[in-house]
Amino acid sequence: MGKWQRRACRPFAARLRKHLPKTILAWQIPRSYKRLRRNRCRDARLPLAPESQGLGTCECSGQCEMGSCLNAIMLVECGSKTCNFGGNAALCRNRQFVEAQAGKREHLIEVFWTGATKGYGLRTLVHIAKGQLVAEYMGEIALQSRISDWRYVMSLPQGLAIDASKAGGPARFINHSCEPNCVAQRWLVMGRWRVGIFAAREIPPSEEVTFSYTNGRGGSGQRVDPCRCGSALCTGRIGQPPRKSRSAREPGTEGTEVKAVARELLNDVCMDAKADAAETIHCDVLAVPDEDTEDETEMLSSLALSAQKTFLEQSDQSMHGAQCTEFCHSFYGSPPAWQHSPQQAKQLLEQQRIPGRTALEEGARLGIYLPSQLKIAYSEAQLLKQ
Ligand SMILES: C[S@@+](CC[C@H](N)C(=O)[O-])C[C@H]1O[C@@H](n2cnc3c(N)ncnc32)[C@H](O)[C@@H]1O
Repeated sequence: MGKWQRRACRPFAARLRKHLPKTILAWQIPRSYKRLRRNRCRDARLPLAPESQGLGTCECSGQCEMGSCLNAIMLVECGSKTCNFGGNAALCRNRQFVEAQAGKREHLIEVFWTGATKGYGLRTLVHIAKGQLVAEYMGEIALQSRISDWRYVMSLPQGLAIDASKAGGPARFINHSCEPNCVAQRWLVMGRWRVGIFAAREIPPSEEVTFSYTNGRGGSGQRVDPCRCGSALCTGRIGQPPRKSRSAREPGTEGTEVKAVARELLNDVCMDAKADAAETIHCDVLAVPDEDTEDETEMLSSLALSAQKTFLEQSDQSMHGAQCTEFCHSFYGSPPAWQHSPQQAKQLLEQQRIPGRTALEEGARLGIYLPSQLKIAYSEAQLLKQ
């Protein structure tokens, strides 16, 4: 066979590839996937979440608002039996998943080509308010043990996951950022877990929608890709918890810096613990080896939790209701040994709207994260530095 005949036999794509630069090109990423309107079962049925047992109705008056509805605060979407208004669309705003499913949120976002390094992404088309559901993370309900490619996967409890690699919604295109504008949260909708990508701050039109893959992704065999998010806080690897650089340290600023680091860590671990306990997505952050901060993270994690426990113990211990116990249980991840009044639980819940740094800072300002514990965290961090 002559040279020209051999060339003609070589597949066209192989010949073309030889002349292309070694970056991701639009056609190399399968943009095609089966568009779903709701999660569908592959290996398993999404079970009724145990947390849905015994949920009462919210106590909203006037109308259900996302910031004050007890259900919304506990990441539960109002349904006909759990809403004071029977889930009436005119009076209840806590119906974002149902609305999204009905296609009422599709005008908010679009898939776009970000560039050769990250491939496709998702961006806003309109202004999005903080706390708004940007898109639901939909896909096939699969057993985590059967997942080989974790790129398009969101973990769920009970060894399950939402796999959007072959079928899902536009949220599958959301890229990772070490300084994200959204947060992934696991909600209870009609007794089943669903994952939503919520705005963690106001997002102007045309901004890329991102969340941190440390929040919700899982899988021990997960590949660690280099991160190209471009943020100043970038860790360099996708799915690593963001941390502050400690290199450029000016003399005389150590105290402030250690304090900042302690606060940062405390906030991070609180956020993780809370993200976990407040029934958002299972978060693998503490399981990820994080070089020198690993010990500090563990230590501060227990400090943060004990700070909250002390706070609750010292507070009003009069009576408690099912909702309060439910809250403590979901918040701390184990049956609470301390109790407080439903009013206080409600107050606390109101202050914990979106698990995230802003909410935590607000919590710190309001005294939920005791300043004394922050001081301890600070001195412990200082000791670690010596
Ligand atoms: C869920 S997909 C996101 C959509 C993907 N960009 C696409 O075009 O299909 C996750 C993959 O996107 C890429 N990616 C996401 N965030 C990235 C980032 N910050 N830097 C580099 N690549 C990123 C990685 O290849 C990652 O495995």
